Amino acid sequence: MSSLEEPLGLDKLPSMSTIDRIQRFSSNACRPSGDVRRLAHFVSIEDYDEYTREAFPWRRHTRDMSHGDSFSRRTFLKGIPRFVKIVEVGPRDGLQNEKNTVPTGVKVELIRRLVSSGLPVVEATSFVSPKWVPQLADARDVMEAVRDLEGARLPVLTPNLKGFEAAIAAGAKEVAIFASASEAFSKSNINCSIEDSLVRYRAVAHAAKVLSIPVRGYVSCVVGCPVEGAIPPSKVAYVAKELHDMGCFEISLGDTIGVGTPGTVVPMLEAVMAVVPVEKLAVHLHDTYGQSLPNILISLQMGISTVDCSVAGLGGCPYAKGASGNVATEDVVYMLSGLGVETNVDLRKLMLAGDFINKHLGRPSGSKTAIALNRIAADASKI
Ligand SMILES: CC(C)(COP(=O)([O-])OP(=O)([O-])OC[C@H]1O[C@@H](n2cnc3c(N)ncnc32)[C@H](O)[C@@H]1OP(=O)([O-])[O-])[C@@H](O)C(=O)NCCC(=O)NCCSC(=O)C[C@@](C)(O)CC(=O)[O-]
Repeated sequence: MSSLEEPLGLDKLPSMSTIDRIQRFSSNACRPSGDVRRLAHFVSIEDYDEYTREAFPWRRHTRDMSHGDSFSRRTFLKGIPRFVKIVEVGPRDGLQNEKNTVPTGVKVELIRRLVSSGLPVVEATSFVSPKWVPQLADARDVMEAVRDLEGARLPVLTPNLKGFEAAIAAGAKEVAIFASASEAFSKSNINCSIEDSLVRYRAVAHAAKVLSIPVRGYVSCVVGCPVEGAIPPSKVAYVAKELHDMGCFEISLGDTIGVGTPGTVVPMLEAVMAVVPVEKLAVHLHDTYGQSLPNILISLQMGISTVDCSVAGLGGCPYAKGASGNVATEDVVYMLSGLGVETNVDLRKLMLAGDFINKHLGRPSGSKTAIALNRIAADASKI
C-alpha cells in the first residue's frame, strides 16, 4: 500500500457517540417541512431555490452568503468567483471506460441533452487509436452528428497530428491535448515519455494555430500516479507551463486517480499558479476517495473558475485501473448554487440527461444530488 492509500488510524476517527449525535441532529435538521409535492415540478434552479427557501430554512443562510453577507464573503468565501464555467466531460471521459460500447445514437442524444441544459462546454469524444480506446472508435460519426449543435463548444481529445487531422475533418472546432506529470502514466496512456509527448503536442498546437483552432491542455496525475505514487508539484508546474507556452488557452489539472485532498491539492496549485496565470487553470478531479468537492471548493477559494465534471459521475480512465469517475456535474451545480455562484446550468435538465444515460447503462446515478432530488420527487408523486 502506498502512502497515498494509507487510511486514517482508528484513533483518529470520531467516536460512535459523536457520530450518533451528528446523525440525530442532521436527520431532523434536513427533513423538508413544506409540501414536497412542489419540488417534483421545479423547472429551473431559480424555481428550485424559491421552493427550498421556504422548505429548508437552513438554506436561507447559504443564500445570504451569495448576496455579500459581510462575514462569509469577507472570510471563508473570499475569492470564490461569481461565475464558474463547467466543462462537461461525460461523453468522453465518462464513456471511454465503459465495458460495453455505447451506441453512437445514445452518445449523440446525451450530448444534445447536455448542451440543452445550458452547459457551455461539452467534451464530445476522442480521436485516439481505436485499438487503445475501442469505446470511442465512432469519434468521427459522433462529431459529424453534433458539429452544428449551437449553444456550447464541443472539444475533442487529440493525442497526435493524425488525431488532430481526423478531428478537423469531422468538424471539430476545438481540441484538447493530454500530457502527464508522471512518466509511468504517460507511457501507459499514450505510449511515450513526457518529453516525447510534449514534442508531439507542439506539432498539434502549431497545426491548430495555423487553423485558428483553440487548444486546451490537460495534465494528468497532478497529485498521485497509480504506479509512481506521490507526484511532486514542481513536475506538474513544469508540464503545465510547457502546455501554456505552446499556446494552450486553458490548462486542466487532472487528479486522475482521485487521491488528492486539500492538503495535497493546495501545494500543487500554488506551484502551478506560480508559472501559469490562475485564470487559465481548470481542475479535473476524479472522485475515487470522495474528495472532489472539498478539492473544488479550495480551488475556487484560490481563484480557479473552471471546473471539469461528468454527468452522473460517469467514467474513469482506462489506463488508471480502479479510478472512479469525475465529480458528478449535478453535485457541483448543487454546491455552486448553494454558494450563490452562477453556472447557467439548468439542474433539472441536467438531471434528465443523467437519467437518460443511467437508464441506458442500466445502473443508478453516481450523483448524490441526483439521487436525493429524484427520491424527493418520487416521494412527492406518491402524496
Ligand atoms: C497516442 C496513441 C495513438 C499512441 O499509440 P501507439 O501505438 O504508440 O501509436 P502508433 O503511432 O505506433 O500507431 C499505432 C496504430 O494506431 C494508429 N493511430 C495512431 N494515432 C491514431 C489516432 N489519433 N487515431 C486513430 N488511430 C491512430 C496508427 O495508425 C497505427 O495503426 P495501425 O497501423 O496499427 O493500424 C495511443 O496511445 C492512444 O490512442 N492513446 C489514447 C489513450 C487515451 O485516450 N486515454 C484516455 C484519455 S486521457 C484521460 O482520460 C485523462 C484525462 C485527460 O481525462 C485527464 C485526467 O483525468 O487526468
